[in-house]
Amino acid sequence: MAIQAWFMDESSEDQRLPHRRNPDEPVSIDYLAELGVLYWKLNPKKYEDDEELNEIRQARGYNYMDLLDLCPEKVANYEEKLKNFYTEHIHGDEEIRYCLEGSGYFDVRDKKDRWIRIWIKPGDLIILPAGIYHRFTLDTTDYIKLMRLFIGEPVWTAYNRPQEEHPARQGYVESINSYGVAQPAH
Ligand SMILES: CSCCC(=O)C(=O)O
Ligand SMILES: [Fe+2]
Repeated sequence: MAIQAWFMDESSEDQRLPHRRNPDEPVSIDYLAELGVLYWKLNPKKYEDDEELNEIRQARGYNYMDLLDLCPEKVANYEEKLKNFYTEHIHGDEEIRYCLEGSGYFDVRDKKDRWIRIWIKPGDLIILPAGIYHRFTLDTTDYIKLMRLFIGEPVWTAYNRPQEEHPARQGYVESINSYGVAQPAH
């Protein structure tokens, strides 16, 4: 099963609900790629010794790795963290997350500032580019275990919107606007 993503509805109901539009408006992996969002499907049972994962880490320089078990017992300031995750923000670097157990939603803004909801399940590895506006929420199953990857010493600092002057934001906007120009359609 490929990754599932869709344009969100406008309702302000519970953030853990799917928020699909009616009728559903799915978003393809190619559309996500145009926003700089990359995706791999791996075998989550093999994460401790996975050649494919090692190749991605090697190729992209992800020498840092840790695991985040998102449940109240294991995370300090759990409620506050969840609230911050769901506040629209950017980072100065890529955000790389690999889902090992459970599930959740990464929401990203498209070029027209619409929310796209990406449903992350075990085996899904996604990379959000530096400077993309995004947020995260658990879904109704209320649990996720994630691997976090990074190049060098991790910096998790979130810069809440608006951040139009932030260099990462400016670099990102430039990169998505030049995409169609640099790579002719085929
Ligand atoms: C739970 S990981 C995803 C949340 C997020 O956007 C972040 O950590 O910056
Ligand atoms: Fe983030």
